Amino acid sequence: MTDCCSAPGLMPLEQGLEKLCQEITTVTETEAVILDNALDRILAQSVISPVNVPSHNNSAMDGYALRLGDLANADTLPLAGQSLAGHPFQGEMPAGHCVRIMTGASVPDGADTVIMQEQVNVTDHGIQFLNKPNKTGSNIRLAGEDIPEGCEVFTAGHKVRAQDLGLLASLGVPEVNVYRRIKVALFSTGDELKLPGQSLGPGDIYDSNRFALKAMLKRLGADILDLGLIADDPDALRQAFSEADCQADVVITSGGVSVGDADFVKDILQEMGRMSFWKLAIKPGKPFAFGRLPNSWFIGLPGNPVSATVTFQQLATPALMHLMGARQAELQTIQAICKTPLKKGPGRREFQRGILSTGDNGQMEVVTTGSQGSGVMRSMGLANCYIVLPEEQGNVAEGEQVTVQLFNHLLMN
Ligand SMILES: Nc1nc2c(c(=O)[nH]1)N[C@H]1C(S)=C(S)[C@@H](COP(=O)(O)OP(=O)(O)OC[C@H]3O[C@@H](n4cnc5c(N)ncnc54)[C@H](O)[C@@H]3O)O[C@H]1N2
Ligand code: MOO
Repeated sequence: MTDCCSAPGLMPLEQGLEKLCQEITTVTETEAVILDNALDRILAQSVISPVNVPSHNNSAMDGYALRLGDLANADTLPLAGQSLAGHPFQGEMPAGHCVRIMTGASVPDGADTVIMQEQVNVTDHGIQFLNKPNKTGSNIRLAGEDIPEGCEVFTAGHKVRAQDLGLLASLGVPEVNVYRRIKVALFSTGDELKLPGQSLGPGDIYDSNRFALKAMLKRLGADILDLGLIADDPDALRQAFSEADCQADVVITSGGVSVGDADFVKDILQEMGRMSFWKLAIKPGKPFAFGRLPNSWFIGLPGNPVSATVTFQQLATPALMHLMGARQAELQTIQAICKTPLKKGPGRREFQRGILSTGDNGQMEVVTTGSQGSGVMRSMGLANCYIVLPEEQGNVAEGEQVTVQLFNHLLMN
């Protein structure tokens, strides 16, 4: 089955994204959190290094610290002592001497070079240096050469990752200022929906959208208010809208945004608030709706499971990131050779599900997952990427180059 498509009256995806980010304003409340609680939070302030990293000139090798000039007239220098990590050599290194030094230990005052121990002989008279480096500074890591004190390490809007926690700790920073978490209320609409585990009556199906959506919201770092399944009944929907609106920053629904007789979501949005836009030139996901309720933003995702997932990733995710204060990550795409022909009519931008791999010649190749109906959730299960086909594109022949968005850039890995 093919979905009908018509570009007239449909808003381009970029325009929809622009409107979302124009209308939604970033939360203002911030809080300080200790590093153990900072993973995946969004920095509300830039982080300036309070220290030099490394904090002191230190050795990159186990070996001997010396003044290189002392090797001009001698190849053996007596040992003046040692410098271990955490136990520096005290005082200035005497002229014409060397100091035993370990990786990470402070370079003694006076020393300008470290020679690794594999390049010396230990003799009764001192350390004999077999190779002379031709310039000073070898094997010395200078204070501040990685991060100088006062340098901006992260800017506001950065999402804290595991490696960032290591870096923050290396600066001695115990806590960071982050935006407060956002709260998203979620419900599925539809009389036909049942919970996994329940038995299906005639015409019933399982609610799959809420499970995929909750998982993606969790990955985004949102607090979730799950209001479950709501019937296609205006009063039940009104009640769910009110309950969600008074508790959350954003209300997300799936289903009931098209033109069917039981599609009440847009009517209730307009009754309680206002609709900003509806219907985009994308496939799947055309009937995506966005608006404002008295207290919260409203995002209405189409009911078809693939449409709900695609619109969550392409529209709701950037909108929620903007609300949380996160800097928009540049969407990374890859060019690949399409190894299977694809059906496509001009009009809407399509997000077809594909499987990307590296071909024998090292070139990226992509194949379709098969049937691209917006109810075919298996197409998402098999896929590791979207094949993104531009609005004006028609059918794609085998061997043509296409643009691919990898799922692991979309919080789906
Ligand atoms: N005359 C027209 N009909 C339709 C149009 C159109 O432009 N004119 N658009 C089609 C497109 S595109 C989509 S997408 C769907 C979206 O419709 P709704 O958002 O109103 O969604 P429903 O009608 O409620 O459901 C559609 C489909 O998805 C199943 N569904 C719904 N919720 C869930 C859920 N939580 N988990 C799993 N599956 C769900 C539902 O049973 C339906 O099969 O409208 C087209 N129609
Ligand atoms: O174009 Mo609708 O979103 O089937 O999928």
